[in-house]
Amino acid sequence: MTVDFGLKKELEEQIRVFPDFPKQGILFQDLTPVFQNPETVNRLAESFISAFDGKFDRVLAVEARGFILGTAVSAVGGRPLALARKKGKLPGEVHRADYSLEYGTATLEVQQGTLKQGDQVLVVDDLLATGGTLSAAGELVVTGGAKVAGYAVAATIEGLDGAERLSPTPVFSVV
Ligand SMILES: O=P(O)(O)OC[C@H]1O[C@H](OP(=O)(O)OP(=O)(O)O)[C@H](O)[C@@H]1O
Ligand SMILES: Nc1ncnc2[nH]cnc12
Repeated sequence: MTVDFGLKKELEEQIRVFPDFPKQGILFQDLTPVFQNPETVNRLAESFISAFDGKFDRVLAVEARGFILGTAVSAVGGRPLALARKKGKLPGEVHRADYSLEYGTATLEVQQGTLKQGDQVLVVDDLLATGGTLSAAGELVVTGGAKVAGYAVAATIEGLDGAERLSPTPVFSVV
């Protein structure tokens, strides 16, 4: 899984850092400038697809910021999109996982029947911090009877051991 250093530099130039948001002590990485740049989003999608080339047949995007890159990966890569949504947003029967993230707690849900046995699922989000969110999303993939092919994010916050938490499943991060 090789990182495109041009893309890495592009992201580093675009991500804005806000101290003490949404809570005291959190250094918030704001990717909204990245999302305003269609070429960067397209290159990110292509880099995720090539990192997991031939290894996934479905995308699971995590609400909310993960929907943006997940949709791009699904559309560019021609793989169906499944949604992991925050509690209470999806109708019908759902699989549910509670988790903690860097600045709180939350619950993710996936509609039952969305993922099938034998599916190789690439879980996509914008950012990896503690890994609580992606770990819960991965749990929902397994509960749904499918397999996690890998996790793909634009950026990882160093020092929070998110990738270690998701190990041995591969994690691809550009920054
Ligand atoms: O690795 P972790 O410590 O779990 O943190 C990473 C998660 O935190 C953010 O989502 P947030 O829950 O703030 O939701 P949003 O996308 O709806 O803004 C981010 O988009 C990741 O999903
Ligand atoms: N520091 C951070 N910046 C942006 N999103 C986050 N999600 C969890 N931690 C975060």
